[in-house]
Amino acid sequence: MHKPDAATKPIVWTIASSDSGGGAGIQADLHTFAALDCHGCSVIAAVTAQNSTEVVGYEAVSQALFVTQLNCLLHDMPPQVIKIGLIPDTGLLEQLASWLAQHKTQYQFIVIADPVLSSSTGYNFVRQSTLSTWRHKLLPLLDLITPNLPELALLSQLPQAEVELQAGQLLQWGAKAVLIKGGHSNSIADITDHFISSNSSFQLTQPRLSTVHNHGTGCVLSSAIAAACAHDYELADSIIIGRAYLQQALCHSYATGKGAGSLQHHAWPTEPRYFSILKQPQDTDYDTLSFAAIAAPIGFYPVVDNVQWLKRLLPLEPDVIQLRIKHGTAGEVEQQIAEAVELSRDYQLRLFINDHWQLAIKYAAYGVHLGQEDLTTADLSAIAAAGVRLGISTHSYVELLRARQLLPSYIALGHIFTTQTKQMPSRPQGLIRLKRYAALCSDIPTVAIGGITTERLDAVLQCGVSGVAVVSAVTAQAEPEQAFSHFKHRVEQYYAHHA
Ligand SMILES: Cc1ncc(COP(=O)(O)OP(=O)(O)O)c(N)n1
Ligand SMILES: Cc1ncsc1CCOP(=O)(O)O
Repeated sequence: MHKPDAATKPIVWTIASSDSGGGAGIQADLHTFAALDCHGCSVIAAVTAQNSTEVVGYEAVSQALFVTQLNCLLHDMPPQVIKIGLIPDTGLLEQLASWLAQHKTQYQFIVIADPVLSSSTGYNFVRQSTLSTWRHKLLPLLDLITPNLPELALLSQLPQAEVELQAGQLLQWGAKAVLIKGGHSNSIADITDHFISSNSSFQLTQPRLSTVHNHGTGCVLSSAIAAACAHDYELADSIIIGRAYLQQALCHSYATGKGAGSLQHHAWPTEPRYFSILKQPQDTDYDTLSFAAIAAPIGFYPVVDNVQWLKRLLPLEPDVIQLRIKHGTAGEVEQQIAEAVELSRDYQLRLFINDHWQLAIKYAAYGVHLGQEDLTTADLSAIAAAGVRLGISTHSYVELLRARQLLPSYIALGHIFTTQTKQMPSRPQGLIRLKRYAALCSDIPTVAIGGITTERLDAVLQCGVSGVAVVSAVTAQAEPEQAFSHFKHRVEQYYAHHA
């Protein structure tokens, strides 16, 4: 994929049609790209004449002009992501399919399509031939398609079937993933969107907002997903971001004419209320869990790998430490944990035990820290019932939503920078994402971890986290005690001035 350098913005194209009313189509797409810090390019398939109550008519551009738009952009402003919207002409759709087939592999752009088959005011844009082109020529080129329920039934030719079966049909015809928008369901209180690909699935549920000003919701959702993909978020994260962007825009939507008004475009969504409830197949359904809260802000949080390190740091009066033992027999591990917990009581240290949640409960440690993989195996109810605090690792929006829903005592956000301490399967998150994640956790304590050094400390603290965890910045230093005291002092000073 073409990567922009720091001074540019990711380029996203919309290949769709103009909405003279400004609330949907190309106009909505470009607003969304701009709000999410992308540069939007537009390839116009048709010009529609519509207002807030009706589509009066439309005219497609010529095939020659359509392809000229595509080619002239490609050589100078190649896209990271292409969003496809209303293409109300079979000939143009055929041209688009063969153009994508010709260039997708070389340019490696992501293709996301919102199959607009009719307008929300009831105007039908498609013929049977258009549907057939969608099914057999477009679908194999799509990384994601975002149909609503009627569109899914029409495209799949399975009007009476379960949505999983309908989506399965689109996957069989070649789409890599399907996001089924649940807005047309009968559910009054909530809307649930279903994501289905060949190897994963999840559901996102959010409150149904009572506004009638919802013109262009499909366009905005698919464009916001495209914009997030262009910023290199994984597809599942991009869908979460896109859905939150839409919820935020709907919350502030406004009247335009006599019919459905338009969405208000804001910036990157960060408020928890705009984000969905995430449900994944592997999630255990807990009755509401209640983990003990952390008594005071976490602040400086060293992570050590044996009880000897703990003993070495205790005279420096640490407030919080994590014991993260990765080697030794079960007996040795238990012995270290038992000793560490006892010491933590003597020194009034808030000691978190990494991974070994049974031992943390057995010895009544202050807390336990678990990774995402541990969440499916650990007995979270037992941890909560024992009054042991729970910290959870996260590395993405998917993991963050999953962790947030468990209402843990804190959430760790990592890894922020490249780390030599642990082989990470994901990429470093960086400061921009850290700030977004921290904002989304405004109601839960957060800890940043991964590659944090004294040079990077201020920038990390300014992202709004309530704690900073380090391994090598203390234990790999020539003078660990000095490094510890320096960090502790700087972190305390920062929070004293930014309470
Ligand atoms: C504060 C903090 N954040 C993240 C981690 C990583 O925990 P986990 O994902 O369980 O991975 P391992 O530590 O087991 O390698 C942590 N330990 N502490
Ligand atoms: C355990 C862990 N989890 C995410 S990053 C990390 C290691 C952090 O170590 P360092 O502070 O030396 O980069």
